[in-house]
Amino acid sequence: MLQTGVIWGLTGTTMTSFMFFWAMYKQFVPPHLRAYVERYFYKMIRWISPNVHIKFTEYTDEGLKRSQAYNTIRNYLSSKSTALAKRLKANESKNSKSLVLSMDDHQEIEDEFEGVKVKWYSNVKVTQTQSNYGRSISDERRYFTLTFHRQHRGMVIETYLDHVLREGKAIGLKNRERKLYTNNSSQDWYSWRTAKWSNVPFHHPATFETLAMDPLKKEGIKKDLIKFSKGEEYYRKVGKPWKRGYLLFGPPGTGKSTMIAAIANFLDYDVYDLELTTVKDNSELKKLLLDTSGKSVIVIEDIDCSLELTGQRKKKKEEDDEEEKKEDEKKSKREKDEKLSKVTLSGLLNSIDGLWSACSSEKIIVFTTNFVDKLDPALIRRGRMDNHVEMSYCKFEAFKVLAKNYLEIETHDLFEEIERKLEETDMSPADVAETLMPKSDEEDADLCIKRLVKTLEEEKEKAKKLAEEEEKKKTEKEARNKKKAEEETEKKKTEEEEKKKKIESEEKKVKGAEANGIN
Ligand SMILES: Nc1ncnc2c1ncn2[C@@H]1O[C@H](COP(=O)(O)OP(=O)(O)OP(=O)(O)O)[C@@H](O)[C@H]1O
Ligand SMILES: [Mg+2]
Repeated sequence: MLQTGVIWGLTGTTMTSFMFFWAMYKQFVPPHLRAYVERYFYKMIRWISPNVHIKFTEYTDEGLKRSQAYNTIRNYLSSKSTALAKRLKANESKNSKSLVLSMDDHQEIEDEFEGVKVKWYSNVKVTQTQSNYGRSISDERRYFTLTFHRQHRGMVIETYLDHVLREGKAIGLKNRERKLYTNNSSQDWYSWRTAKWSNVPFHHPATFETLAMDPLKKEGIKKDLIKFSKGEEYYRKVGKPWKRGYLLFGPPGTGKSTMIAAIANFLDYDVYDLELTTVKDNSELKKLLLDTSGKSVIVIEDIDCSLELTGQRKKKKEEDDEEEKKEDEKKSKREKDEKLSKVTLSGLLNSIDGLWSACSSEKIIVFTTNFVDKLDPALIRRGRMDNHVEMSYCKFEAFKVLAKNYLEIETHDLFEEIERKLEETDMSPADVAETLMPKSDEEDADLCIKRLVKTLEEEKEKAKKLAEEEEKKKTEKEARNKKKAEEETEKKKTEEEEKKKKIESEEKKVKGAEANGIN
């Protein structure tokens, strides 16, 4: 295909003649000769045309990574195209309150800088390939072409492009709406207009102020994040990719997911929620991670369920415990049914801190789990997961944050009692928050606090009963095991005795036969 930018500059009659020759060319020149013809055509154009063309593609590095320059130029051009382009694309803007118009495909606009005129073209090249399954796959590659007179080459390259990138970056930051991304199944990657990630605007209201946890721990995390976000120079100096790993662990409902939202809001980052079970293999994982932008939090929730990372430990447990063995069998059958991905532990480790991880920067990687002991130590060692944060059951300091958020109170007569009860009970912040939340307009803070005291008592009672039941089960199991061991010892003893008797009777027979022989 001839590029739009190349044809620019041809006027009226030349254009008509060109169209005529183009139609003849398509009809009579066989496809295998077109590559040669086009090569010489371009050479000729370059020779006679006074224009210089620069191409900016959407993807760089063999099509693996999105080009920052392309996005920045698109931002810059969107500010010009509203007034100048004939066909525009409309996208919803920040908070969906208005529309942002940008240049549609195959459009051109003119720009002027320090008295020099340049033209921009938006192009798209669609290629059709055959997949391994015989399906026809369309691949769209977009690019911009900048065209200007060769006498301005120096100025455009040295000054104008700098100006475009600077302005485009500023526009991008101003218009930036934070997004929550989720990965698409790789089967859809190559179909028409489907990207590796889908996104929706990210509007989670959680902040560190509303997060209930130990204030000292919270301050520590905030300081760590600030140091990281300002650390570009430092990371370069020490030779480390500019990224930081967080492992959030703790029982359900203790605020792990809420903490991720708070981190993203605190740093003003996007969130990439990576669903590992839909990633086919390690190479796809790499491609997905390369397609993420900087200033983002990459999240893998419930890492213990996403991958078979617990093999070794599981084997040991299986020997110990029959019931868990059955449970594991059920789980592995379910996983087989779900056609688990072939992402391996080493693939994941490579993607986090192998050579590939340095290809993009300013990223926070967060793993969450309910069972930290099940994870392979290699996965969570410092350097990979630099910061291990335990999200624990609700204690008094965390409760005070919830009381302030949910009921707008900072003191109450029952606070001391609640403090004592929280120490004796394991109740998650999610449960405390739910109990504190007024359920109707008639419910006031006093009523909600009293309800919490009552719930804490009930929880304590429940926990006591549960502990007793557990103890009973444990004793029964021990008794069963003891009985089984005794039965086995008894069985062994009987077998040995029978064996002994048999040998003795054999010996007796032999002796009898010998005696008969002598006689
Ligand atoms: N520490 C907390 N501070 C404030 N709110 C919390 C906290 N923990 C839980 N919540 C409340 O409980 C709800 C559930 O919490 P969240 O989803 O963050 O828990 P989680 O630890 O991710 O649980 P899971 O392990 O089941 O994924 C949240 O929407 C939030 O309202
Ligand atoms: Mg969660």
